[in-house]
Amino acid sequence: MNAIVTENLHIYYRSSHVIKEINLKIPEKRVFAIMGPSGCGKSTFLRALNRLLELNESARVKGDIRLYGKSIFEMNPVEVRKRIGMVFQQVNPFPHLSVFDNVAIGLRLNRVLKSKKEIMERVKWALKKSALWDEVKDRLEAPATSLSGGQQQRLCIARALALKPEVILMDEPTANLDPVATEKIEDLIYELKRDYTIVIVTHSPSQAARVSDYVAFLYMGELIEVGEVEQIFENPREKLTERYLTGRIG
Ligand SMILES: Nc1ncnc2c1ncn2[C@@H]1O[C@H](COP(=O)(O)OP(=O)(O)OP(=O)(O)O)[C@@H](O)[C@H]1O
Repeated sequence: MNAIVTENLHIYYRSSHVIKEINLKIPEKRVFAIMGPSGCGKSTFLRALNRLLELNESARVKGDIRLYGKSIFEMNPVEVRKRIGMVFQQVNPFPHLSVFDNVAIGLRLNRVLKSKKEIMERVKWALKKSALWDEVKDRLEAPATSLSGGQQQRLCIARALALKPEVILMDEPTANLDPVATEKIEDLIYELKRDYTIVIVTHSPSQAARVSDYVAFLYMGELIEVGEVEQIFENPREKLTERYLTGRIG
């Protein structure tokens, strides 16, 4: 079953046409990578999927995006973002909040859970799910900024998971992390796909090859090729894909 389907999707920043006629089917409970050179529109595409893009006044979306068959433009945007969570390239926990409160804040603001006990349990669950619990269980009241960069990114993943989304969008989640922290996040992505649909943006073909089941290759706003990871890497149909994978463009 497809979690997300885009239909004839076009995106403009004022008169600049940055996403052109993209039709994609994103299957549920798989890792789907959006790969392509800098400026090809990966982040713009990703942000459209949970209606975060519309917070940017110059952006305009044409076409449709369906979440389990229903247009996200017919849903409340807050509901869309609850069902489709996001993790960013800039590791961005709330610096003035504790580890615990960083995970609990979405639950409190959205009034998802009311009792302290329920919130406690959900925070613990999300920290376990993001492979962080053992490292932070004795310092839940410490500021988030006292964690390492990799731990802070897993905290951001826990914050997204706490709302029990169905889809998690990740925009270059390891771009600012060292190789050890990157490997932990990649292992975590592998674990999470049992329960979640993950759409990850990366400009690194090797990361796409390591973590994903499906890859879409974008170039200058166009979808050049999409397929299973083995097919794309071992037997690309398009010359442009092959040139990108062999480092001759991008
Ligand atoms: N707020 C904006 N206003 C106008 N143009 C924008 C805006 N944000 C991005 N763009 C332009 O849209 C195009 C796509 O940008 P986008 O950030 O989506 O690409 P990307 O593939 O994610 O790049 P990178 O890998 O460098 O992050 C680029 O030409 C960029 O300059």
